[in-house]
Amino acid sequence: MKDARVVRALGTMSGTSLDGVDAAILLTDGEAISGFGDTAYRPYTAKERATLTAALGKWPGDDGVNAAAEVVEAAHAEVMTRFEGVQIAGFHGQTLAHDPRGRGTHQAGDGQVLAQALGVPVVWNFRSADVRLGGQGAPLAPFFHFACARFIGAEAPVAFVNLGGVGNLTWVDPSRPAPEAEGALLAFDTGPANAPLNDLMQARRGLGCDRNGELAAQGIVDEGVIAALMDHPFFFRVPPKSLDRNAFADLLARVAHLPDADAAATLTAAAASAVARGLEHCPEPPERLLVTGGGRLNPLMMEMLIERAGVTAVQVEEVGLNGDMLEAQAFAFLAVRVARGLPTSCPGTTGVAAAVGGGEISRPLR
Ligand SMILES: Nc1ncnc2c1ncn2[C@@H]1O[C@H](COP(=O)(O)OP(=O)(O)OP(=O)(O)O)[C@@H](O)[C@H]1O
Ligand SMILES: CC(=O)N[C@H]1[C@@H]2OC[C@@H](O2)[C@@H](O)[C@@H]1O[C@H](C)C(=O)O
Repeated sequence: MKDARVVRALGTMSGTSLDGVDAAILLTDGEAISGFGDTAYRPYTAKERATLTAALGKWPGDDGVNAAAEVVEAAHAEVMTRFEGVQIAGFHGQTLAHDPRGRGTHQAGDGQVLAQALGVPVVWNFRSADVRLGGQGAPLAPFFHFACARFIGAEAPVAFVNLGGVGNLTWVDPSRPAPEAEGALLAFDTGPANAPLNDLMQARRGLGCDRNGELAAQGIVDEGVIAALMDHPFFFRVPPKSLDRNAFADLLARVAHLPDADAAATLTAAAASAVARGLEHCPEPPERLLVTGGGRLNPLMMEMLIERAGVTAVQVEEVGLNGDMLEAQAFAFLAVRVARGLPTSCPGTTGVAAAVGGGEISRPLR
C-alpha cells in the first residue's frame, strides 16, 4: 500500500559560492527516501551575483539586504515554478551572515513570497530556532544524510563530506533507530574548502575556480602553511561547530608569497587537511567518505583527501546519489519533517541542547 504520508516535496539551496539556485524533487515522508525526482539549476546572472556579494556579512535592516532578498526571491520563484505536482517546498534562502554565538544567522529571502508564487506551503527560516536555542544553526543536511545512509543500504558508519565553499562532514551510524538518537550523527563544518581557492583564482587569474585542479596540479604544497593553518583554534574545537564563509579569509594572505600554482596546490591541500583533521573528531573511522559538493569534481582535491584522510573517498554518484543536488534534496526532506513536527537538528549535529524542529511554514494567502 502506498504510504499516505509520502509527499512530493521540492527543495532548494543557494550555496555559499553564490553560483545559483539548485532545486530538486524528493518523494519522502520526512523519515525515509521513497524516490528522487526532477532537478533544475538556475544560475545567478553577474549582476545578481554582484548584488548578493555586496550584501554578504549584512543583517536584516542593513543597506543592500532588501535588494539581495529580491534577487533571491525572484530567482527561486523562477526555478521553483518550473516543477509540477509539488505538494510542499523547502526554501533555504541565501546565507548572508552567520554568527550563531553573536548576532544569529541570516538567510535572505522571504518564504511567504514563494508560497504566493507557488500556491503551496513553503517551509523556510530553517536555522534560526536552533540558534536561538543555543545550537550552531548548521549544518542541517545531516538528518537527510542519515536517510541517505539507510537508502544506500549502509550498515557500518559512513561519512558524507561536502566540499562546497566551506567543507562539512556528517558521520552517520545507520544502525541507530533515528537521526536524533544518541550516537546516530556527528556533524560539523571542517574548515575552508573551495572558497579560498576560488578567491585566489579570482585575484590572480580572473577565473571563478581552479577547474579540475589544473593549476594546483602544477604546483607544490607548502606544508609549512598547512601546519600553521592546522594550529588555528577552530581545528581543536570539539564538534559540533560551524563557520562563516569568510572565517578563513586570512588564508589568502598566508599564501601571498607563493607562486600561483603553489598557492593553488596549498589551498587545495588545506581543504583536504581540514577534512582529515575533522575525521579525528569522529567516534570511529567511517568505512568510507561519500563526497558531495563541487570539490568532488576536482580530481586533485579528491586525491589529496584520500592521501591526507587515509580512507577511501568516492563521489556520492558511486552510491546512486546526486552530488549536485543533495543539499536541495535535504531541504525538501527537512520541509516535510517540519510539516510533521519532527526534529531537524540535535546535539550531535548543531550542538543544540536537545533535538529541535526549526523552520517556519508560510501558506499561500488567498
Ligand atoms: N570541475 C571542477 N573543478 C574544480 N572545482 C570545481 C569543479 N566544479 C565545481 N568546483 C568547485 O566547487 C564549487 C561549487 O561547489 P558547491 O556548488 O558545492 O558550493 P556551494 O553549494 O555554493 O557551497 P556550500 O556547500 O558551501 O554552500 C565551485 O565554486 C568550485 O570551486
Ligand atoms: C550557515 C550556512 O548557510 N551554512 C552552510 C554553508 O554551506 C556548507 C556549510 O556552510 C553548512 O554549514 C551549511 O549548509 C549546509 C547545506 C547544511 O546546513 O548542511
